[in-house]
Amino acid sequence: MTSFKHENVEDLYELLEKLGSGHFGEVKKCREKSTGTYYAGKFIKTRKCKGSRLGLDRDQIEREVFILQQLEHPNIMRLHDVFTSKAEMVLILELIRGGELFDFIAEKEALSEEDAIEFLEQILKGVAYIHSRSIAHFDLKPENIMLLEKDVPHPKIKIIDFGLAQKIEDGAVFKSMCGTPQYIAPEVINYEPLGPPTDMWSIGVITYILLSGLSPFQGETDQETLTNVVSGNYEFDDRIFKQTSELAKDFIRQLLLKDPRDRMTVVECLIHPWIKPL
Ligand SMILES: Cc1ccc2c(c1)c1c3c(c(C)cc1n2CCCN)C(=O)NC3=O
Repeated sequence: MTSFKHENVEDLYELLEKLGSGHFGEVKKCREKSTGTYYAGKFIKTRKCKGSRLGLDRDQIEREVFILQQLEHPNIMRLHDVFTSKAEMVLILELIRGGELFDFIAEKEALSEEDAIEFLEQILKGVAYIHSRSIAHFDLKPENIMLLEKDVPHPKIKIIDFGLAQKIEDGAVFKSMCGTPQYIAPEVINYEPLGPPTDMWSIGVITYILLSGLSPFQGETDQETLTNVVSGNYEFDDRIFKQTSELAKDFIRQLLLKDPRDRMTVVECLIHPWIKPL
């Protein structure tokens, strides 16, 4: 169990180049002085007072830490250490050197269905693991699907950023208006109860993009995108999907369903004939 260290992170880790940034703050490569091992440090500014718009609520970050402490799976990034101070918290995370899945795909001509299935099966195994522990990610999108290494024959997928993840308590209703318009499910926009099916919608969107390079609900503006999502308005443009198998389209159709109860579960996805041919 990771305890929250109160030392200065720079006493134990050498801080190196910035790897990225987000709504939370910055991610920097860092090196553990005692072992020489490299990690990713997620530096999160914490709110000075409850009403402040700057920084994140400390309890929101502690929730992410508590969730990460429960997770140990080859397709989920690992938490190594946590530091807390007055103004920020630092999560020391497994370093994932291969960058984002979608940058990897952008470098290639096109992704075959076979390659897409190889990536998707790993994403599904990671999501099956968290759903089996009653945890939903709630922010599955291409930026949060990374490759451990990229210049290898079979790159390994790592799901990152559990900043919006929630433990789904029996009977408790979780609603939130978070996420990125292109990937969020109708129930998020309609402020209806969220759960594992919300992640399954996002997987449907990710699959559509893996096979076409296009985002199914993308509009000219965020508002148009949200309208497209709520209406479930998407299509398989023949110019793009002409070569795509019917099984692949069926897989996507069974996820991009407005009613969360109608969508395939992650276990059903793993045995869908497109993923697991008989
Ligand atoms: C090489 C590289 C480049 C950018 C990185 C990361 C690694 C990275 C990492 C993580 C997170 C939460 C964000 C990260 N980012 C920010 C962008 C993530 N979409 C992480 O947990 N491990 C990483 O290596």
